[in-house]
Amino acid sequence: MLSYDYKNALNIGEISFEDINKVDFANAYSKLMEKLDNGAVGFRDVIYNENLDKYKFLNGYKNVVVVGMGGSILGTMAIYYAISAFKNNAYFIDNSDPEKTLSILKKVDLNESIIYIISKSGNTLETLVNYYLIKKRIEKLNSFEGKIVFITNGGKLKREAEKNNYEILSIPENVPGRFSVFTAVGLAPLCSLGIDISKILKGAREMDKICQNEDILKNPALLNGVIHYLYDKKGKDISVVMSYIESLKCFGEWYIQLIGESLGKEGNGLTPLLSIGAKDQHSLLQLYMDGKKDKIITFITTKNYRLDEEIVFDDLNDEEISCMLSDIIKCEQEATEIALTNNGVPNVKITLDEINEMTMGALLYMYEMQVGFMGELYNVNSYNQPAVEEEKKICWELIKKCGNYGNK
Ligand SMILES: O=P(O)(O)OC[C@H]1O[C@](O)(CO)[C@@H](O)[C@@H]1O
Repeated sequence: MLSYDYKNALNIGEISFEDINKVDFANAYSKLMEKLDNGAVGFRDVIYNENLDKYKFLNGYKNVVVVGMGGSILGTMAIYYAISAFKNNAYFIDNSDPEKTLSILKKVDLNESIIYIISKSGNTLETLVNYYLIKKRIEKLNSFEGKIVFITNGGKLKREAEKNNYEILSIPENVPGRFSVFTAVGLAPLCSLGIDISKILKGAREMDKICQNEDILKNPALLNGVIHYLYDKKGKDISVVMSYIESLKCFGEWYIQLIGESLGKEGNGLTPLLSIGAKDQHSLLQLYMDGKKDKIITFITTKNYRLDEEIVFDDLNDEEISCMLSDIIKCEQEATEIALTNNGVPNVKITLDEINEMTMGALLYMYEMQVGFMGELYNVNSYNQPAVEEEKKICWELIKKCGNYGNK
């Protein structure tokens, strides 16, 4: 499914197995297991308990429009763009940028669409506004042949859904937004997009078995968590995900929210950064090689690209070379790995056997477990995000001042 290689995190000589064994990871392990076992946190239960039949009625629409922010959309985008090969017309409305939202609404026929309005709280400003933009367009239609599904647990959006008798799917309360891809939040739109959701959950379950292992050397989530924690303590607090699979770009955005919002608490937290290989060898690599030594790199690569072709070309000495195109990017990843290691930049590598539903399910679940473990290591609550509320309060006040308010 996927392999985890941590040798270069130790080879550069900054941390050792002794350092790893000095970390009380057994305590972090048991604390997380306790939370998962007693249901305080539910992201493990959902991969075993989701009844997938409830999503079957969501198929058959030409277009799939997904409206949501953060954890209510990033996991879906991560899996869709990794798997999809653009089988379906997918439209993701995940911002309040008028140019993006209106250009999508200009080109999508809502009558041929299933539209997901996704918000756990039901009160997220951008999702609310984007829903009203869609509502305005539907009200102008003679008849609406499409379908609207709300995935929400409350707030203004649930009231709207109830008032209009729209379909409502709920999210287990003990599953925080950024851990909710394996609930209706991800599974419903992915099902409509023709993605095999049963295989995603199968991959996650297989990874769960591996992440239950108390032997840290056999548990990639625990080991990767401890390695990043140790390097953070040594001032390497920027965690770069460098994916040599371009279709995992949205996975990188999902990773950034998961790490940033879960661990960025009480003055702690890694700064997550996304890089794409080989492109960033021609931009950020100079910084990684010779800039501040404050980073740890996670390479993501695959044994098998889904498209490939033989290439015959001349090298710089006019000598002919023939190889597969995938050999080029694999050599580039390996060369970057060797160069960074030679220059004392710690790195680890995750290799997907294939890029498919199972490996993506396993990859996202591994990181959910890793962040669960890391929250225990930092002794912070990985499952809330209180610091984001201040901006929301200020923003609503500003909106009331800039618009005509309360004229209903
Ligand atoms: O699903 P909701 O409640 O709309 O929240 C969307 C996102 O906004 C946040 O609450 C941050 O503002 C994230 O934690 C969450 O994933």
